[in-house]
Amino acid sequence: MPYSKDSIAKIREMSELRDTIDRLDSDLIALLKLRFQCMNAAARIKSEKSAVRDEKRKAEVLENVKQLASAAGIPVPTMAAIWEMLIETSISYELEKWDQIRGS
Ligand SMILES: C=C(O[C@@H]1C=C(C(=O)O)C=C[C@H]1O)C(=O)O
Repeated sequence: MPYSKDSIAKIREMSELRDTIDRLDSDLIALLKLRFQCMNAAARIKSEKSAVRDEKRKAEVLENVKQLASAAGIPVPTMAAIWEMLIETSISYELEKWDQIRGS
């Protein structure tokens, strides 16, 4: 069964709630997999290795996430900390891919 804000509000049993949480986690991982595929593409597109880390873009992504978290009513500092880790992990992953693609 698909989930939504309304369907979650109607749940009365922890077992059903946990099934929903597990499904959400599975969907979040699938989305994160796609985000990492974007890092593969970025590594392919960027001709200079020095372009992999882009601090200006990192600041922009963090600002977007803080605004989205605020609008969603979820904890902004925690989301910012999660994204800080996600972006740093993405940069490391992209650097690895950059080397792999060029056999260096
Ligand atoms: C994907 C990029 O490469 C890096 C990864 C980023 C991210 O995870 O959002 C942001 C900035 C870059 O340092 C990009 O430049 O957009």
